[in-house]
Amino acid sequence: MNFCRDCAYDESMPLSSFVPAFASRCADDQARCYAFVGEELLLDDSRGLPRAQVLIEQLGSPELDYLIGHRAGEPCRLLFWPQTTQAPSGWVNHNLRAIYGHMDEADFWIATRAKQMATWDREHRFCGVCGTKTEVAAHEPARVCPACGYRHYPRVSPAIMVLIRDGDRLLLARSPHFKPGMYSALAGFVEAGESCEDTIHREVMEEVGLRVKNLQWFDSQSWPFPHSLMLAFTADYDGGEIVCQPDEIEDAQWFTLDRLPDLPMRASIARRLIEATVARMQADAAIDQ
Ligand SMILES: NC(=O)c1ccc[n+]([C@@H]2O[C@H](COP(=O)([O-])OP(=O)(O)OC[C@H]3O[C@@H](n4cnc5c(N)ncnc54)[C@H](O)[C@@H]3O)[C@@H](O)[C@H]2O)c1
Ligand SMILES: [Mg+2]
Ligand SMILES: [Zn+2]
Repeated sequence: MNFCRDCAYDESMPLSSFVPAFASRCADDQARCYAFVGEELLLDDSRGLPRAQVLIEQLGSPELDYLIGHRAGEPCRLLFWPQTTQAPSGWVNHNLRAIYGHMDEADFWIATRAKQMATWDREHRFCGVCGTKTEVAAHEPARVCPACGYRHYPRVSPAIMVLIRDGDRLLLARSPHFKPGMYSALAGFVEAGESCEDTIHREVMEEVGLRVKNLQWFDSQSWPFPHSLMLAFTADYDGGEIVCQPDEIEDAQWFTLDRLPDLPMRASIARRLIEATVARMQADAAIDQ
């Protein structure tokens, strides 16, 4: 069993080998175990995956025990205990954002799926239509209402992210929730009835008072805090003066490449978007010289 032990990425089982699946019971002790106590992921001392049976002997029956997919054919199992459960000995609780880069990267992203599945299960215990207690479907991630038949699937909230360029400068902003000194690209949830492009134009105007053009797709990323799907773009400045949205945007500035502020964590698509755009702008500047 290739359990990650030294936090190296297990190349024999790349993230691309993960296939999502669902079964309402797993109970396979040989499965790869993604175990949460409340919001925190349990790993062993070398930040490898725990053994399900040992955890269950220590913590008792889990509140959730689902098959959530297969990594290179190996079953992946979600185990969940509520926050009130005492921390088991021999394991370490990890905040998911903080553990990125310190555990096998494929296991990190599978753990983010597990976290979202746990959120879905715990937030759909009662039917949103008629209030009846729901039941888990056997072979698809749905909590089904026995009274009205409504099927509650895991919620995914699409959110745009946009990095605005203007010649040799980038617009970066900070929310009051960011750690001091850190700036990032603008982001915002897609509202009902909007296309991604509509959201970009609206969010940029709302958050910093600017207009943009030439929107270009960059990449996407699942972001389990709690269930965002990040859709990242670049855009060109098309007019307006910076006016920060009170309460949402603490500061926004144009930054030249030689004067970039602290950037978001490595796991975030915001960091990849900024670094890829900076690299492209530096390459363009080199050609122009
Ligand atoms: N992965 C990354 O690099 C990265 C970087 C920045 C933001 N994000 C994520 O993008 C998401 C959106 O960013 P934001 O906070 O700037 O959003 P935003 O600018 O739309 O403002 C957040 C507000 O949207 C409302 N809201 C909360 N959840 C919502 C939902 N599911 N649908 C619609 N509205 C909702 C709330 O009023 C909240 O105060 C957040 O989840 C954030 O964590 C990810
Ligand atoms: Mg925002
Ligand atoms: Zn119902």
